[in-house]
Amino acid sequence: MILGEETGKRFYQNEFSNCHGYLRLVNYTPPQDVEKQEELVEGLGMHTDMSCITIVYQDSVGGLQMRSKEGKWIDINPGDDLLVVNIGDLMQAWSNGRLRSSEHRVVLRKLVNRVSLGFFLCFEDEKVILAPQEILGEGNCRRYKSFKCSEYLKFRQSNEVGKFERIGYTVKDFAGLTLPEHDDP
Ligand SMILES: O=C(O)CCC(=O)C(=O)O
Ligand SMILES: [Fe+2]
Repeated sequence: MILGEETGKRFYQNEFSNCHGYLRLVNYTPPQDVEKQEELVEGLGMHTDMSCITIVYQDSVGGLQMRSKEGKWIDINPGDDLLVVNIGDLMQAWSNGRLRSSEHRVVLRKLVNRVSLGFFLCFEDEKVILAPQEILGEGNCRRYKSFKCSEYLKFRQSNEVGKFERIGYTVKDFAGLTLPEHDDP
């Protein structure tokens, strides 16, 4: 793992022991007339998850796509024994951007119902997120200011109404610090 093998053990007690998780079961009804649609039908528009990590099971219909760093959509094919593990926004900020919150979406290509089950592991609402010095590494700039978890959730909820398909409401928009130009990857 990018952060090092021992990281989990070292930080679990102080940072992650009060995390909570929730499950979301989503039933996507089929698009009306998928053949006639010129545009791709999005069951769930591009977004990042507001979690530390998310574990997703999708049924055999498929449709989950991840966006690569270059902006290319990649199909994540389903499989009976496959779970998808996503990094979420809270982990991106906590890791000072060393772990990237994945941009993903769900496209509907078939005229059948689709079901997915997601498990979202999140920091407690009151937690103030700030990358520990050890994660930051010596000489590296801090890329995120500290913020209370619940404040970010509120920011996302108020900005997402009617604009779910738009990116621009990420943790970087909320808490990202402007770095000297040569430092911004
Ligand atoms: O339905 C899926 O496969 C993914 C769902 C998802 O991304 C979400 O609920 O945040
Ligand atoms: Fe998601």
